[in-house]
Amino acid sequence: MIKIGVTGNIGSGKSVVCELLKIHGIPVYNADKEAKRLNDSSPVIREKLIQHFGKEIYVGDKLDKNKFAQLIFNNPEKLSLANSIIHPEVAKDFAAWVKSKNNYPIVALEAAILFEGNFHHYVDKTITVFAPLELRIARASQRDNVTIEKINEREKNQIPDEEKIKMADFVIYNDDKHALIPQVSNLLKQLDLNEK
Ligand SMILES: CC(C)(COP(=O)(O)OP(=O)(O)OC[C@H]1O[C@@H](n2cnc3c(N)ncnc32)[C@H](O)[C@@H]1O)[C@@H](O)C(=O)NCCC(=O)NCCS
Ligand SMILES: Nc1ncnc2c1ncn2[C@@H]1O[C@H](COP(=O)(O)OP(=O)(O)OP(=O)(O)O)[C@@H](O)[C@H]1O
Repeated sequence: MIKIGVTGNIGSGKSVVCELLKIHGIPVYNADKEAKRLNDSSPVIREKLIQHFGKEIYVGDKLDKNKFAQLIFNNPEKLSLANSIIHPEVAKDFAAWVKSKNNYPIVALEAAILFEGNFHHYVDKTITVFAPLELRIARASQRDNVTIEKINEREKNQIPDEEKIKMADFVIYNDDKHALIPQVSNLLKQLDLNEK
């Protein structure tokens, strides 16, 4: 089995590329989504987050995402504390998910913070989806209907694009100048050839 990590900064098009991978029959684990599920469902995460951030960040069983985001995205120490609590549980959950997909030749991990959270150690090949900052901001603000400030709050906690391009095994250009589908198909052909 080949495990591929798909990353890219906010609005780069990770989810669109991962939809194309799914069309090729590749199961995709979305770290953002699963982390939020675990924030609400994992007793380990809940206990540690309450211990360090106070019980008011949970409303009933649910983490108050907006309150928690405000606490961590503008405070590097709190962000790294939150990551140190959540990421190990996500890594365990991903490992269990991979085991459940052992009949697939390729699986994918979609994570905006693949490199920032050291999740690239859990995959064999990495893909950075690249789009210019202004295009990413336009896409994300249109999609999420949020202010540019809110997007920048997250952007500043993510490794710059040019770094992520250097760190990845493959780059997919989602800049409205390169068609996505041929890039994804060619990449999968290369993976297949590498595997032989
Ligand atoms: C703080 C939380 C609850 C905010 O949830 P919300 O739905 O409001 O997310 P929001 O749409 O505001 O932000 C999404 C953007 O922030 C990015 N982001 C999320 N966590 C982080 C992080 N730790 N560092 C940098 N960027 C992050 C996402 O990748 C995405 O690009 C959530 O992002 C979270 O739990 N983050 C910490 C856990 C984590 O690192 N998850 C990412 C993959 S494991
Ligand atoms: N090539 C494209 N053409 C048109 N719209 C696009 C393209 N790529 C992405 N988009 C749109 O831009 C927005 C951001 O794309 P996507 O959600 O895939 O980014 P992402 O990297 O997953 O972002 P995030 O890290 O915020 O989850 C989405 O609304 C998506 O439909």
